[in-house]
Amino acid sequence: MRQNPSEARPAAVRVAGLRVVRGGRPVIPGLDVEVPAGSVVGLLGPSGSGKTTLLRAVVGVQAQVSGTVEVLGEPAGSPSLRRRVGYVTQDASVYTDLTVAQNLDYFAALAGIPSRGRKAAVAAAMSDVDLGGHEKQPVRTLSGGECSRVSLAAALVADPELLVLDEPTVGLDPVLRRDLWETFRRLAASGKSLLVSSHVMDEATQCDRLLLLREGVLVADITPRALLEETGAPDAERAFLALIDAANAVGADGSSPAAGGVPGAAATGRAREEDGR
Ligand SMILES: Nc1ncnc2c1ncn2[C@@H]1O[C@H](COP(=O)(O)OP(=O)(O)OP(=O)(O)O)[C@@H](O)[C@H]1O
Repeated sequence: MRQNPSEARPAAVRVAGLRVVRGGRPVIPGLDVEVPAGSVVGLLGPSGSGKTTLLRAVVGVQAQVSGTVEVLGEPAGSPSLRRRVGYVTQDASVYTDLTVAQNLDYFAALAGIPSRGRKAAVAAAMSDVDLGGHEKQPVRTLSGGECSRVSLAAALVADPELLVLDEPTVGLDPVLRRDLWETFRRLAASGKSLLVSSHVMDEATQCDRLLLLREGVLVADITPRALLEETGAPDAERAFLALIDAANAVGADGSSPAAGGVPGAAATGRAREEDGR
């Protein structure tokens, strides 16, 4: 089992009693979870289980949120977290008419990096994602995989302590996925914390911990090894399906999935209203 390199450090993310309403219904009915610092935590779950919603709550852009979401010791969305948290959404978040370097310079400026430090920040982010040689290439001429890596570099350019990545490997071929996961592992080894959502179960084995969500409820918070041991499944995909089936059986039994035993602290009642989505 891969060791968590930062067991003594405070959690990078601490979620307690999180409730999120979207479209008039609670899509996360009450969640308690932590992301240990310096580790890669995988967020897994069926489509619509609330992964993106949880990530949005962590970066502070989700409306109709109650409970506590603490990021690097601050309330999620605090202005002081702007440079400390990098977020990559499912959609490409860079400008296709600008070159790679122009995009990264722009995001560095947005993050408040002074012009004299930007060149080095851009070079470091490009090197982090192995995009060297593409500086002057307009993003519209890049391959899909390269484009994904520019989005990741844009999130890395301010050297954030926490990276929140929403399905960063979707649509990538196996070689690019492997390379990207090597990058994630390298970033964690350098002390960064990563919260990464994914549909691809073989990626689960690359994580230090796994959070499995179903209908906004935490089904498991477990290491990849314990997932296999506890389910007796031969691989992560079948282990995951076994847990989801077990959770479905509990739901069919009449008990609400919202009541599924989520360990942790109670809600503090701190509420936020944001963009109404
Ligand atoms: N803007 C919105 N308005 C109303 N309901 C929404 C909105 N966005 C998402 N939802 C609902 O919230 C629930 C959780 O969605 P979310 O996008 O967090 O799931 P997900 O696990 O990330 O799904 P996927 O893996 O398909 O991206 C879903 O039932 C979805 O229909």
